[in-house]
Amino acid sequence: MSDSDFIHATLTAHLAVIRDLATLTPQIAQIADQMWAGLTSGGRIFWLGNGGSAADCQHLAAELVGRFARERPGLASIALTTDTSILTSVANDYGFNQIFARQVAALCRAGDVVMALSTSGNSPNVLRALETAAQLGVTRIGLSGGDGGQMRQLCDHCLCVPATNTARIQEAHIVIGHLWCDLLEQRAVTVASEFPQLDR
Ligand SMILES: O=C(CO)[C@@H](O)[C@H](O)[C@H](O)[C@H](O)COP(=O)(O)O
Ligand SMILES: [Zn+2]
Repeated sequence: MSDSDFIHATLTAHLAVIRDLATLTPQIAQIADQMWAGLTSGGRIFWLGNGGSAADCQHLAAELVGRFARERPGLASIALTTDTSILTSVANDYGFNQIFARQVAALCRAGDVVMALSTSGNSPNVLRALETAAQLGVTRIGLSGGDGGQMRQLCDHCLCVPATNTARIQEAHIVIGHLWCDLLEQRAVTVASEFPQLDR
């Protein structure tokens, strides 16, 4: 296959996955409602995932704490993928599978929301974090692909992009993540004055 053919085939596959996200519209909206409910009751939104998904986690937490496109109060959100001292010490002392679970145990409380990003749904460190979150009564949202892997049964709500290629799934994840940021921001702009807990 020539480079041009490869590029065309990849872009065609990407567009097909993004087009099919329309089938997930009710679920995307429902999860935005769950995130908003957590924020307006004083909870925080935590993000975790590996590799490209780790980058998505810090990207999306930054959109919520800072801004997406419009002025509004900062929204409480923390990426559990960014503190190299925590990540290396926990991995070194307890094992890599504990890097998120240990942070969830230390930081998350009932009323918080954990957003777990895993294209396979089978990364052990993500699964351990969801198990810990369940013990704490934390709302667990999964963002995955295919059938959601083992993560599906550990989440309150697992959104599965209808694709199997890791890169295509990740590309859809950031579209969905931006939709959540936009939807939360619209709520925050409109009704923030009713929720002083948004403006700590
Ligand atoms: O970004 C990519 C591939 O596009 C990779 O870094 C990818 O995120 C890593 O292989 C991850 O370890 C995959 O983990 P997961 O999505 O299956 O949980
Ligand atoms: Zn990647």
